[in-house]
Amino acid sequence: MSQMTTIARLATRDTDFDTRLASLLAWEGVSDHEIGSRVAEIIAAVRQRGDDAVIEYTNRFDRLSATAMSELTIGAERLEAAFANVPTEQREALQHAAERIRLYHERQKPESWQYSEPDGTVLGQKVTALDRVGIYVPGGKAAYPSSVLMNAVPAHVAGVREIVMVVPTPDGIVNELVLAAAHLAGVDRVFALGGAQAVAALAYGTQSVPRVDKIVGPGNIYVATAKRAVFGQVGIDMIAGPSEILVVSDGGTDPDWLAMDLFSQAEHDEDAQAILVSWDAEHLAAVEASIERLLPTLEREAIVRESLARRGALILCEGPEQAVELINRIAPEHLELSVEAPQAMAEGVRHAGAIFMGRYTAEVLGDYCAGPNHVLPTSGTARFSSPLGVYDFQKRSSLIQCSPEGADTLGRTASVLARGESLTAHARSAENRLKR
Ligand SMILES: NC(=O)c1ccc[n+]([C@@H]2O[C@H](COP(=O)([O-])OP(=O)(O)OC[C@H]3O[C@@H](n4cnc5c(N)ncnc54)[C@H](O)[C@@H]3O)[C@@H](O)[C@H]2O)c1
Ligand SMILES: N[C@H](CO)Cc1c[nH]c[nH+]1
Ligand SMILES: [Zn+2]
Repeated sequence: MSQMTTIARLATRDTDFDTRLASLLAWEGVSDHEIGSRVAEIIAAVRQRGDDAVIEYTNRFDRLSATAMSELTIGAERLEAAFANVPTEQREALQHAAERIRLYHERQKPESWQYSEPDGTVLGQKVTALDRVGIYVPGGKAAYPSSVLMNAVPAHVAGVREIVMVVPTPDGIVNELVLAAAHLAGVDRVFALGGAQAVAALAYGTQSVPRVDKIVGPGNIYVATAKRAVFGQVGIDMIAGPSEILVVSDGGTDPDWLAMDLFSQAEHDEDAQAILVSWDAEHLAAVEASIERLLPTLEREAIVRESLARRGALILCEGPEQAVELINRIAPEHLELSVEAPQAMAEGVRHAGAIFMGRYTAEVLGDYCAGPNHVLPTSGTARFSSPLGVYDFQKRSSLIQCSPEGADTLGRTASVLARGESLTAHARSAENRLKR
């Protein structure tokens, strides 16, 4: 009797390959109309009724019974106590990861710059950190202390003045490691809120939650939809939705390792995506056998099974060149190049959030402690988005200071262009400063 397929098998030479791949990739986390209108309703209620609406939705979606925002506010002493009380091994792991993330992001810091022209005019660019940012730390199906570090450490490196964190506590369960990470990373304020109501509170402010300038961080479909909806009122980093991994293997990596690499992202969410591409048919069969054998050993077997069945695939391609074409078409969040010469293959990669090179570079090392950020563009948005970084917490202002000579040279050009636009006040403003 045939069971539901564990994971789809595709081959690029199949006539229906393009259609099947397109439907596997088709998940669009922020386009579902029903979710869109539910999120719009939540945002409107939070704008109108502030804390009361936030409390109501939090009680409903996170199964709490809070009566005041004070019950959903986590103070600095509580964070400090969590940090002091977590087991030493966990505290040291957090510290090790935080230090590596800090060192990596220090290298991203852009500097202000300026230059002088021969007539004395000075032009430049001034980099300024944002005043207040909101970081969304997901917490529905898993707790993410690592995401606290990945959001807050670069914000600190950028020089943000105030970091406000929101994290849901479903059923009232508070994750101590999340609080400890918030203390370590220097988060200023923490609210036990999640979903669209948390995003709306950060975007518009309520009696208790301060309005922020930008909201960053990953989350589920409600969070991603809400972030897109509030963009414009506040800045957002990107749409970082359910996790994805694309592994390319030349057949030389242990199939058990690859099966677990696929599971590692599939276990995040039923909507997560795990795909393996290889030009070695026997190897693909061996990985499939590993998947079947190892699945029952997983704690989160049910989530992984659903994710693999809905959105996973083992793809047989013609060779390395075609594998690179597939990578650029899929534009994955995480790309694992489990091949003998990963650097050469990486040269052809144009679209991927993060590239993990070689058989020993498991993607999960990037999730926790390699140093680069794990908040990455998903669902093909790596075509135009980058990993979360220091640059997301800063903005730039242009600097222009004209000498009298510069005002004369530039004023003549500006005057001609302004009159060409029939904007005569513009023209006269420039002409006032011309040398007579
Ligand atoms: N791209 C990245 O960098 C990255 C990093 C870590 C995690 N992730 C992803 O983030 C996601 C986290 O999702 P999660 O669900 O665990 O946590 P989450 O915090 O994103 O979502 C939980 C919240 O969703 C809201 N919600 C749940 N059901 C709802 C409903 N029916 N109506 C309205 N709101 C509802 C609730 O308010 C709840 O607090 C996963 O998909 C994971 O793969 C991505
Ligand atoms: N893989 C996630 C980003 O897609 C990040 C993460 C955190 N913890 C485990 N994994
Ligand atoms: Zn992960």
